[in-house]
Amino acid sequence: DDLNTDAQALQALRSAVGKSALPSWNSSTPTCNWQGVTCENGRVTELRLPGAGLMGTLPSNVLGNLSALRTLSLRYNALTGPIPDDLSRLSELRAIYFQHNSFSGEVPASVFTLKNLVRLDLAGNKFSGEISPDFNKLNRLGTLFLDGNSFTGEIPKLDLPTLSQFNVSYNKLNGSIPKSLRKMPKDSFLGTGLCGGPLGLCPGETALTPAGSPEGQPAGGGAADAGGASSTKKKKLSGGAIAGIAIGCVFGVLLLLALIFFLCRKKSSSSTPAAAVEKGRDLQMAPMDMELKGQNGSAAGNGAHVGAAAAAPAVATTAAVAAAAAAKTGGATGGSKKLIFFGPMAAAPPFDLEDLLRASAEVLGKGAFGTAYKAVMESGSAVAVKRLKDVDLPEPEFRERIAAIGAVQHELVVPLRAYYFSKDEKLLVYDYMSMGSLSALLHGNRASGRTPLDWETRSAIALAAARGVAHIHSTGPTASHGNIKSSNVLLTKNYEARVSDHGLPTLVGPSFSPTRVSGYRAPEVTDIRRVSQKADVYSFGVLLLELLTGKAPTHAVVNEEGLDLPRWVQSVVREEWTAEVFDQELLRYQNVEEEMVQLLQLAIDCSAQHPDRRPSMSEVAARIDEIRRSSLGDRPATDSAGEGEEPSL
Ligand SMILES: Nc1ncnc2c1ncn2[C@@H]1O[C@H](COP(=O)(O)OP(=O)(O)OP(=O)(O)O)[C@@H](O)[C@H]1O
Repeated sequence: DDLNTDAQALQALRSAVGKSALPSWNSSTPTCNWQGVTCENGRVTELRLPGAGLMGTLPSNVLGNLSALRTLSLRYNALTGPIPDDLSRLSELRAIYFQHNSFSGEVPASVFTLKNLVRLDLAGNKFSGEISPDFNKLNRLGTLFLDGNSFTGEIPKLDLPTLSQFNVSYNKLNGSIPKSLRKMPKDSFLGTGLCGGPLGLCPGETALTPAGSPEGQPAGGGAADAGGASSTKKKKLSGGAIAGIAIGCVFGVLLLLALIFFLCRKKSSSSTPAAAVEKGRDLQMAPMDMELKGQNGSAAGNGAHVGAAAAAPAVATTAAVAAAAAAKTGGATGGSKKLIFFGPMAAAPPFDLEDLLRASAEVLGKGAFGTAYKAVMESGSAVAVKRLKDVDLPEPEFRERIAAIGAVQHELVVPLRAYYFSKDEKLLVYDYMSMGSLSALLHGNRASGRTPLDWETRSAIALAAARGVAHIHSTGPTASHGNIKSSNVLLTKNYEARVSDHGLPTLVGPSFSPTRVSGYRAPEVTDIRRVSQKADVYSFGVLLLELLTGKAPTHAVVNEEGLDLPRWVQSVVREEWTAEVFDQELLRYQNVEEEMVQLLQLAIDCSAQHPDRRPSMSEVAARIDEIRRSSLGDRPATDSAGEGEEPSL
């Protein structure tokens, strides 16, 4: 088989169903340039003729000759008659899109031999007969759309491990939905005589199914929502349950307060402000492993140890961070012992280094540029303190660059409130963001049944983050964030996004070596200190893909081929599998698919390999805004997070 065979098959197809339709299919044009034809390694691998005006019956022994074909899309034409048997010869075929034609007859056995098939869309035709149990042979199948045909009888027991999209609505089916399919949403079975699962109980079925059965119905009503996946409604709790939860919460908070009170009293007796400063003078600090030593050299207080291992937050008895830093200031540099404030706080600093000294510190996490702590001051206000490592810039240069970072004051950027500089310690003080990072919300704790962010919240986060980054870019032609990723998008208590940590790559010196490979880094960036606006756009594109797919780009292997997130998404979209890339959690929301597809396209544009082909950040923000506006009208009001109301998580 070669390209010649392919060309002959295509010509035969044209004379059978597309005579007047495919003018570019002539011998003076190279086959691979024909409309709808894609080649790879000298063979036709894709044939896509959606809405091309094809008419008539597919000829036998024609398509079967396109033996390298992977995608066959003939959707939205006027094709009639059966699917030809020789399709079985297309062993590479992964996707068939025959939806919205007038194909008829049974699904031929030849289809069930296509072992590589992942997508099969036969919706909106005139197929008849029973749904064959032989669909089980297609064990890579992810999408099976049979809706809008004339299939009859019961659905056989289908057990396809990767099936995520399934629709048999509007067929003449009856009987009980098999167990393996009951997790599918109600929309998959509308307009049929089926029962069970998301459609409610079958006659004779009782509400109480055996414990642990996957399709278990909620006891006492609500059966129609049992599948849950298609429902946008929030489940109502009974008054009693709400009261119970409220009492529980109040009790929990009281207990916590009592504990804090007790601890504070203990602490203040051993650590007065003066004592803390005094203690601070004698503090020793190992470079990576902050350990506070008392005057006699033993571990101070309760063994205040804020280790490098950031996983479990540790609370220090005094502000380990600031105290340790203060201890150093008397030394070699003779620099000022002051926190330098930015923005509106510069005129009237709300706290000073001593306040930080008295604060209690807790490790938030460890990043490439250092470790972040939460410090709660005696006034009760909390700040995030970042202790930078690997900074070997000379002082004037450091101060100049940090002043540029501090000058960015914008409502969508987490403000850098202050910094502290000494030879051995560089501390950055930010507002503390109570809801943590987008990364934690998106990926943390999924297995425990928590519902991650809903679509409206995600798209609002995308817009705010885009605007925040666009603002940073607007401050100068080379101004860039340099480290856009989901752990640097932080959230307020109303789930509003703020961009954080901008400009940090400009602060580190040549000795800096990133410890982790980042899935966000643009391909042209070899030295992370040399950041650019277009590289930011790439990283932002990856962030958008993360919001859409729910997949963390830093988990290197996104699929079995080990592609990075942008390449994986592109490969999936190229195969017309678009719906497959989306986070399964998002498929429950109605009327958002169009918005998701548009945002996906934008994300793909942003993550283009070549920097010149990426849009600017202000363009990105404008496009997200437009996409959101155009789809806002389609959405039921309950879907959007109203003012002050917390979206369902
Ligand atoms: N201002 C803040 N308020 C609340 N949490 C924060 C704040 N700043 C950082 N964090 C959280 O602390 C953790 C560590 O942050 P850090 O910025 O040090 O590392 P990172 O974002 O994982 O990596 P990188 O150093 O590359 O930015 C992250 O989970 C981050 O979301």
